Amino acid sequence: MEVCYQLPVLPLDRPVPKHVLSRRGAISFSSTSSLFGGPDPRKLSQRRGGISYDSADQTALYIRMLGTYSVCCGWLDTCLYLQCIYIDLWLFTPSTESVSPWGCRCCRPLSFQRRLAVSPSLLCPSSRLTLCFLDDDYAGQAKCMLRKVGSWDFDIFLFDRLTNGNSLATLTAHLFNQYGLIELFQLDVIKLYRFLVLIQEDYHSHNPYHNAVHAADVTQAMYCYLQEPQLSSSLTSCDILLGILAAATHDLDHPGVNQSFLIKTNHHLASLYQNTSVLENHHWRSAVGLLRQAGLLEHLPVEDRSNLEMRLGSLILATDISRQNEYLSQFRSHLDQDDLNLQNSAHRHLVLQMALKCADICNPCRPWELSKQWSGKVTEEFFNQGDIEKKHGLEVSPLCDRQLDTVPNIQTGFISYVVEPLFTEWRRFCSTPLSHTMLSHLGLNKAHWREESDPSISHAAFEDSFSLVHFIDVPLRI
Ligand SMILES: Nc1ncnc2c1ncn2[C@@H]1O[C@@H]2COP(=O)(O)O[C@H]2[C@H]1O
Ligand SMILES: [Zn+2]
Repeated sequence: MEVCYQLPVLPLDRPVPKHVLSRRGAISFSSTSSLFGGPDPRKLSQRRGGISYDSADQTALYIRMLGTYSVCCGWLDTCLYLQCIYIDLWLFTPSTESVSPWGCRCCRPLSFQRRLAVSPSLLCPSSRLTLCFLDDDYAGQAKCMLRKVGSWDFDIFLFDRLTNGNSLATLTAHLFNQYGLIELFQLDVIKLYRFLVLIQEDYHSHNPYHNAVHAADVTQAMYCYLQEPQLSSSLTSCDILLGILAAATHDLDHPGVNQSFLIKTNHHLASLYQNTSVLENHHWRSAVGLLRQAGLLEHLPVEDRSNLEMRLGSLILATDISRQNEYLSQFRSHLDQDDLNLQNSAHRHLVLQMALKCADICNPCRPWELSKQWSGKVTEEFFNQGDIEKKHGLEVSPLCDRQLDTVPNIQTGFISYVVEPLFTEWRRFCSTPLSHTMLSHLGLNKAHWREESDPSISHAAFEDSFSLVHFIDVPLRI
């Protein structure tokens, strides 16, 4: 770990004074305006309850704008989002600049007498797009992390904190920049920015697992796979654009319950998609809806646009875990025959599908400290579903009963029946240091969970849960 990865983080090289910290629950400014270079603090503190400092650890990371404080025009979502960033900047950047990068009056807070101080990095030239999501002070920390965005031990939870909960938008913008996709596809940066904010907001932040941080984690993993020599030497920029877009959007608007829940509760999505890949179809259609809403690809010829949308769908649909065996058998048969040719676009597409599938369930292959956090989150979501099922007198879905199922047992089963078979094939295709690292973490994590598992719970029961009901429709070859 590098120094820059460690908390606590002070955005300024000066401590927040005790008397400021003591004014919790209000806008807490120093009584000396020189500290933040702001106007009369007594005026500002009239807006009590708007911003608060947390605890006495003297880190300003916790400062948040808790409500909306200006009116907005057609840029509604984007503007509200930006305001939160602006107020952080305003608090901590003793800058005298006062510019709205969008040239849009609605970005200015009405209640404050002073105009916003906006850092030049927010002025959004495409080359600095990533910084649009960060204020100058967090940028140092988050930027430092982004230098290692291709590391398998990238801590997405820390990155999410450093970006004020904007990990998905920040990371994706960074990858678009890194690959030069803005120039290659002549993308409008404001539309791109708006699209990234829209997708981030479309994830449900109250889902313990299926939220924007999971999407950011999958996007980071996807980037690691795209960087593997076999892929990086053969993928086209279109493949890369699709790979990143699919990873970022693959669980859009996930309701926090699984397909069987939607079917048994007669959810309209289940009938809309005829009980087939219900969630994945919805993620895909939501992604297309947001792409069109933001107008990100509207400058492309209709045929190219619709081709991109269809390929995006084919990637997202591949993440339906209940169809894992179909994809795995197809992939395995190519590996057995050694006939994958990455000059062939259909083969490249299959490899992208497999890469996305690996990225989606790679959390058990992360270092233990990260992996166990994901295990806790995914189980919490399963158990929440089980609680709702119990409450409504429905049969509790497999793995969703907090009275019967345990994290270690679920993990042991998931790793054995779902993750290992997939990553074993992936390593056959891509026998690189990364693949070995992932399988080595997987082995260690499985051993950890095995030690904690309850041996009285039959393994066969878990095999049933994973292979027959919850995930896999055909028994797996292990
Ligand atoms: N660590 C885990 N333990 C158990 N199930 C998991 C784990 N990680 C992912 N999953 C499941 O695998 C599924 C892959 O697709 P989803 O992201 O839609 O939903 C995911 C979860 O249902
Ligand atoms: Zn997912």
